[in-house]
Amino acid sequence: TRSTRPQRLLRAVQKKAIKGDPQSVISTIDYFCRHSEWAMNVGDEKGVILDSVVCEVSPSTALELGTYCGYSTVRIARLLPPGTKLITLEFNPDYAAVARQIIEYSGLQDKICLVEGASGDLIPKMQELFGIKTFDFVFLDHWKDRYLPDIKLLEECQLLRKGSILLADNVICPGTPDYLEYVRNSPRYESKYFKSHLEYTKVEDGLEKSVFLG
Ligand SMILES: O=C(NCCCCc1cc2cnccc2s1)c1cc(-c2ccc(F)cc2)cc(O)c1O
Ligand SMILES: [Mg+2]
Repeated sequence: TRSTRPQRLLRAVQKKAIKGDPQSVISTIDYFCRHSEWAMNVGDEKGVILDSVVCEVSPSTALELGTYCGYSTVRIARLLPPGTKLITLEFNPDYAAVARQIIEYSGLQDKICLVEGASGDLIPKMQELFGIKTFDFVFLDHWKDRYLPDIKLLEECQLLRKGSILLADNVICPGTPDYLEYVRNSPRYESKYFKSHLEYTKVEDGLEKSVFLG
């Protein structure tokens, strides 16, 4: 049967990127998605905003919801100080299998823990599975209708602390209206919108950065 898009993206990385060099893995994926096949990575334009927030927070504990092929996983992990852990959740086993290989190719596997499953099932198990008390940083990039229920779940499970930073992709396209309304109007969050474009296109999209106030 025909290969899948993630498999073709992995093949491009294995062929063109330098093993152990996260930046070359990132650049190879961006080139492939611009010139061969579009794919739903956060991309280079929004990726620069993601980088700046990760550097500013310099998290000890980080959670990514939605791994896909591991592009943003590698982007985040390459900026984390030694000894920190990025936990990334992926629902689709085929995507997870490709992401594991891309993460390994980048050489960042020791900083990353990829878990397969649904966020609604896994978030309540974070303490028991990983001994995590709270997350300093959460990157939301999974089902757009799960952003709001999942931050409420993070609050209920006491996985956020005063100052925890949430960064959400695609708040305009495909859009997460209920999430935006909540974080922009809740007294428990201080929110800021970073205008950008849908990965590899001229369509408007952006990232919403929200600080949990406790
Ligand atoms: O759907 C998107 N991402 C989510 C797919 C991941 C599903 C998961 C659910 C789940 C549940 N629990 C744990 C882990 C996970 S992973 C997505 C889509 C577009 C897009 C697509 C077409 C288009 F025309 C315009 C934009 C752009 C983007 O940047 C995206 O991120
Ligand atoms: Mg996205």
